Amino acid sequence: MTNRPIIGLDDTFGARAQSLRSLQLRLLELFSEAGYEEVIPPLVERPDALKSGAGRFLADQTVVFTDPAGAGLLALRSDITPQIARIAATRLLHAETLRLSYSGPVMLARPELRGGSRQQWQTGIECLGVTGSSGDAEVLHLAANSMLSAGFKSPVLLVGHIGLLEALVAGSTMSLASWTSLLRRRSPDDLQAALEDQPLTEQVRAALLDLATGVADRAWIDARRHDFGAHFLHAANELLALVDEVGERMEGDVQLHADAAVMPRFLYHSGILFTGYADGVAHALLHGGRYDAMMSAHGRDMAATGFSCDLWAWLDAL
Ligand SMILES: N[C@@H](Cc1c[nH]c[nH+]1)C(=O)O
Repeated sequence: MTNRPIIGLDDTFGARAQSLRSLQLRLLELFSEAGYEEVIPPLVERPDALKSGAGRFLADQTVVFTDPAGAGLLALRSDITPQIARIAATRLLHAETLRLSYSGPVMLARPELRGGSRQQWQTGIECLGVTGSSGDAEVLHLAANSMLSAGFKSPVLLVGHIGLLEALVAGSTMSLASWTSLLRRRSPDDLQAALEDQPLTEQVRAALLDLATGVADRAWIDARRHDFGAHFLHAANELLALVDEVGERMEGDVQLHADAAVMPRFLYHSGILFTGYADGVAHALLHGGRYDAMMSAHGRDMAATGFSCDLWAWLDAL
């Protein structure tokens, strides 16, 4: 018998276990005060049930195994949002709007950060059936309040829109998934290399290079609104209007910025997307965005937006 730990998996006890529970309780209370009801989905899902929704985007990060009880292939969840989408689309049909929260372990097939953990304690909210910008605004406020209530200083929310990148790379021969993983690396050299054999205009190349460099703020977006077609214009307008609306009402020491270089963690986002940072923490503390298209893929046309964070990463950063 070997007692060696499995790479990226660890036990937790003592003060750290207690800290996780109290942080979890604090966030679930915050969500409940905002009208969000807790949902506890199972640890495993059918991969084929997820495929119609997010499965194809989560495939690299999901551990799949054969059920000894004979239910076929099962997938260990790597993200709770697609489970909430499934539940909202197939079980909670009575309500037109749903405000749902969750907090539980997920397992990634590979660590996201070099040398990092493969287990996350994913905690978050999903706001379903609230159309227009008010769902996004509500979720952004709750994301900021979550960081403040956990004790992070000077939270910053960077808000992007997947439509901007979709419009820029529409003429390319590379998939959107390849573009997002390339741009997440923030390496202008890697981007230059990838651009070599792409049939893209000089203007698009320059814009992509700005995204790889991380220079794509509000002024950048505003100056290019009309340069890349109707899809880009629509995404830019939606993004800037939301940032103006929410920014004006943000309370406390929270900053909100438009940033076209924000990339999704998983590719199911179909509109606004955002990441949250705080003073003194180098990596993103939360991710979120709109995923109406995943709801349609699950068979229910419904506006959907939310955010999630990893409580283990939060404890490490606090
Ligand atoms: N679950 C997503 C974030 C999210 C929640 N709701 C919508 N998006 C992630 O972890 O990247």
